[in-house]
Amino acid sequence: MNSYIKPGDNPLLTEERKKCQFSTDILAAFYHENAQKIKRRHEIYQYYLENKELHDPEPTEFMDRYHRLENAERKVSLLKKHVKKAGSPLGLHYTMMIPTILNNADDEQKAEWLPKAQNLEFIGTYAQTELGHGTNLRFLETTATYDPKTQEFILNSPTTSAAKWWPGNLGKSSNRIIVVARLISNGKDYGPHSFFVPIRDPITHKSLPGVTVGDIGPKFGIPTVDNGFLLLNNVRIPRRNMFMKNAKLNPDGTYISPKHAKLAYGTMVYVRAVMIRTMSHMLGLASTISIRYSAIRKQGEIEAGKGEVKVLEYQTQQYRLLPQVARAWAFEFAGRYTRKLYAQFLGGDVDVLPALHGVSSGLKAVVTHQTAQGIEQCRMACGGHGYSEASGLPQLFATAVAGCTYEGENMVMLLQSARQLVKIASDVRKNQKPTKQNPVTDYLYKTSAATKCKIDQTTDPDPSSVIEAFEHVARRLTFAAFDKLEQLKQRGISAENAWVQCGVDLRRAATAHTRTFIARQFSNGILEMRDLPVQAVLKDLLQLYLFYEVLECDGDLLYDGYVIGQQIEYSKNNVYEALRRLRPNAVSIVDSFDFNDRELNSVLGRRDGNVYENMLEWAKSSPLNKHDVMPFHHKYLGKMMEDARQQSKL
Ligand SMILES: CCCCCCCCCCCC(=O)SCCNC(=O)CCNC(=O)[C@H](O)C(C)(C)COP(=O)(O)OP(=O)(O)OC[C@H]1O[C@@H](n2cnc3c(N)ncnc32)[C@H](O)[C@@H]1OP(=O)(O)O
Ligand SMILES: Cc1cc2nc3c(=O)[nH]c(=O)nc-3n(C[C@H](O)[C@H](O)[C@H](O)COP(=O)(O)OP(=O)(O)OC[C@H]3O[C@@H](n4cnc5c(N)ncnc54)[C@H](O)[C@@H]3O)c2cc1C
Repeated sequence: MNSYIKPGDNPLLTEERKKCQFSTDILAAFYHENAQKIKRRHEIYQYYLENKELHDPEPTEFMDRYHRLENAERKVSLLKKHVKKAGSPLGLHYTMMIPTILNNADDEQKAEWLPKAQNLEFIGTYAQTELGHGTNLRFLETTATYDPKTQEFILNSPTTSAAKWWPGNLGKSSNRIIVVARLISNGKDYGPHSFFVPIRDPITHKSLPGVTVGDIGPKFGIPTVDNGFLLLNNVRIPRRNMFMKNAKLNPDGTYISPKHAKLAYGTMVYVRAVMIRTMSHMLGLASTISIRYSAIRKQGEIEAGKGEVKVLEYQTQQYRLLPQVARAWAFEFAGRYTRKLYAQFLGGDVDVLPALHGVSSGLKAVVTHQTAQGIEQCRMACGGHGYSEASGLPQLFATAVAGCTYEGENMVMLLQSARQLVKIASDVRKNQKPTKQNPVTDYLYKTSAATKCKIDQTTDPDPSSVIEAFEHVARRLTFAAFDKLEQLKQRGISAENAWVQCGVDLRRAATAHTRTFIARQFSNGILEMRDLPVQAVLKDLLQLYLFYEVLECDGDLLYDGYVIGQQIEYSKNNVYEALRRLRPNAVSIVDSFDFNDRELNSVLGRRDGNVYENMLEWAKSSPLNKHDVMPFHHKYLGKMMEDARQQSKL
């Protein structure tokens, strides 16, 4: 029932696929939400295969940044002709420019800007972070001073540290951007607001008067994105270029406050809510690459004389890789929840914003961190070839790990999530009931139902016993942090300083709370699956996820005796049992992520498993190998060795 088998595939991979005990098509449709999306994915891939102009002229790993950016822009300009969604030089256009217009533009502005943005008549980005400030938005320095005489804003970067710094596609691609600047009107500073600012001529693409813009240089990864810098010197824009759906400014300069103080932060909440799926996909890509490769890589005999085995036979290899598959599924289910909540907010339910901010902050931090860790684990589990750019894993890691920083640095986001927990703890301590139902936090109002955990020795462990254990830990850590805050304040320490002195405890509580949320979403998410063989695979993945997480937080569980050592032993056995049950289907489970060879961009993870011959082809295509002897060899090493030989004759 594995539809990924094709003639000419590596027989070691085919034998894996022949063991498949479920429908990969059904599991793939469940992961991507429906069969129609799978069909569309295959159409796009087929179209890509048929249109050679969409292919890279050579492996991009061998290109310098200049040619990588040029190649990316070339493909994007072609993609516009072919498919709606485009690639990296438009990344920020789709993930932030358009959502900001949807989120912050009033109807008239939407009518003017949205069609042009969707039709790619301009390219935009979201320029908020400055050289001197990224987290602390209240201290952003760029100013937008209103001139009622001309009904214009004058934008300025008052200092060097006010330079916008990092926005993706700002350096060379974008020409109409969102600038987040302090709104100053009639001498009053209203703090950061969003403005629609042309920075390059629409025809010549030259930077406009008063605009200094460029690329910030090479980064840890993501070489095809021109993250840029921007300095503004008395750049004038019409009053109506301030996004006015939420806050407004009248022609005479009077300010009208938004319904909710944080509506201006909506785009960031949007990206945090939707990037969870992107992270799930990245972890799915890495586990596809590493599990396919582990199924064809033979190394070492288990029993002497019986021949080398696939490294996937080692329990340690399964323990390194299969939990990443389980987490990719867990993050997909968690991301569905935050996307649904965001849709509710975008539909006009502003009241949902605090809950959405609370859950998306913690989720973004935990998911990006575990995704990056997981990709690195997959890379390391592929030995030397995992370290080669041919594997696709180094670039995948470098791209994913940026998610720990952008859209709100992870530590800061966990502390934002902790704000919500502390407020609830305060309510509980005052015996106040929740003002409105929130399935994510309601458990905090309950005392731990059982004083003892229900994890026991069984072949069919009950997920609720683990979720209750996670709730117990999150509650304990939340109230411990809250009580410590209160004690510090009672000793006369300010609330702000108490908060800083409890930072690590607060971060731990937020992490435990987020773990509980993800586990619950995963457990609920698989209930929709009606096909029994697929349901069995999902139950094994859930079991692996839950008990792997138990082992990750065993100290917190044992801390107050809620769990005893024997139950940790049961949990280990549940992990090993899940690995054993998942092993025969491992390749088919990652096949069901349905990532094609273009998305995988990996010699190790190719669908056909023909790694070695393609590894050699890949290496031979390196520009270095156009020369048998490098042109500079005799100038340096050759001369050095010749001199040494002459020297030794003396
Ligand atoms: C497809 C993708 C692929 C992925 C592709 C993506 C490509 C890359 C995109 C990267 C783009 C970027 O990085 S764009 C730049 C991203 N930058 C950031 O995310 C900046 C992070 N910093 C912030 O968001 C803010 O400074 C905070 C939240 C840390 C602090 O804000 P603040 O205004 O000082 O608020 P603070 O005092 O902490 O809290 C006051 C009250 O406001 C609430 N509050 C704070 N923020 C929010 C919020 N957003 N929504 C609701 N409520 C909020 C708090 O809960 C609190 O409520 P109460 O407790 O009082 O009730
Ligand atoms: C690849 C990439 C793409 C990006 N794209 C964009 C973009 O398109 N648009 C845009 O506007 N920005 C973008 N950014 C910028 C990004 O949003 C910021 O880097 C991020 O918000 C963190 O801000 P910062 O870098 O100034 O770090 P800082 O805010 O200086 O934080 C540095 C460190 O200090 C600590 N810290 C800071 N504040 C606190 C606190 N309150 N409590 C505890 N610890 C704290 C944290 O450990 C943090 O890591 C991008 C960044 C990257 C790496």
